[in-house]
Amino acid sequence: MPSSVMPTSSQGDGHASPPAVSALGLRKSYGDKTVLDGIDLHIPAGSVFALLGPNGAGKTTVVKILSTLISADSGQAQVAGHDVAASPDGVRAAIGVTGQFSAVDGLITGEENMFLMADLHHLPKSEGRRVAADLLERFDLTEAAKKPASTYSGGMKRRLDLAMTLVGDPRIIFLDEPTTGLDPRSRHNMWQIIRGLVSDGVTVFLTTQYLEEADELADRIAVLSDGRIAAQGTADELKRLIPGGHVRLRFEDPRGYEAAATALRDVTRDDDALALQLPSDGSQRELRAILDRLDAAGIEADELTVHTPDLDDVFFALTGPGSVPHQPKENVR
Ligand SMILES: Nc1ncnc2c1ncn2[C@@H]1O[C@H](COP(=O)(O)OP(=O)(O)OP(=O)(O)O)[C@@H](O)[C@H]1O
Repeated sequence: MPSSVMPTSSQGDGHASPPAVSALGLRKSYGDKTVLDGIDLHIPAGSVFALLGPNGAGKTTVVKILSTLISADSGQAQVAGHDVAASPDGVRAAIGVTGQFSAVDGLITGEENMFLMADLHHLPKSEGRRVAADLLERFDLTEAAKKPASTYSGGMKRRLDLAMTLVGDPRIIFLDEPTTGLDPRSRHNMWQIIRGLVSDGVTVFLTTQYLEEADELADRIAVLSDGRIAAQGTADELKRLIPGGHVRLRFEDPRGYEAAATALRDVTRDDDALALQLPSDGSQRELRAILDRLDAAGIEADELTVHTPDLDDVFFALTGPGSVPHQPKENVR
């Protein structure tokens, strides 16, 4: 397909700008195992996109195809305006990739790793030194710069990996599970770094198994399941996709429990816990209606909890056993 047919994003002035990443019908199999079964993507420049999926869903395979490390069996993909199959060098010049296949060499120091990167990008020596020093400073690695990278903590290695990627000043960065295995503090630190990149105008494509991470960082999220995108949209759009909001009322007294079960409509009983569950959007109006009905029947619940759907619900509904069928993307756009 010629590039002009690929989808584009429309900016405020009415001019279409090419998306940072677009893909149509990407497929990939290993032997008789289908890993990707027709993936479409459209990621506007300057945004954060999260590809969310459980272990083995195919996230890394998507990143490898888009970063030209492997080729798809069929389908089209363009990154930074370059076709991944026809112009892999153009793609490589525009992107940075960090993650599971880290470029950090543990035998040399953090600084030497940075210099090596500067050489790879053919930066003049003095500029390479300046860029390396700036980035090491930015990622809080100046103090450790002269120590072998093998002595770095997991969080420091990730930061060094990202700093090395930034030597080439990429406009699009692929972060493959950037915080897997990091402690909560290092994870938050990495999130701050990613937000900083985005405010510099970089497009971020991240893969993650963490719903919270996608919710925190991404403008748009795609849920990958069984080699297909089960749904995509903003976190809020995805949350609206599935029902799951409910109010739970718990009782100490079995008589109160039975009376409430009779007084309220649409309840699901949990006789062991003496708890009733009612579908609800958690709004003040719906809560008031439930409480009014209990008041009218002279019943008081011992505990009331409101559960609004979160990304966990979406994720498990879409990727778990017995998950709902794949949604057409238009439903959530
Ligand atoms: N070179 C390969 N040969 C055979 N099978 C492969 C190869 N690479 C990946 N696979 C299989 O493809 C599937 C998807 O792998 P991929 O690494 O893309 O998943 P992922 O979503 O990134 O998972 P994880 O979160 O575990 O990294 C897995 O079942 C994996 O075993």
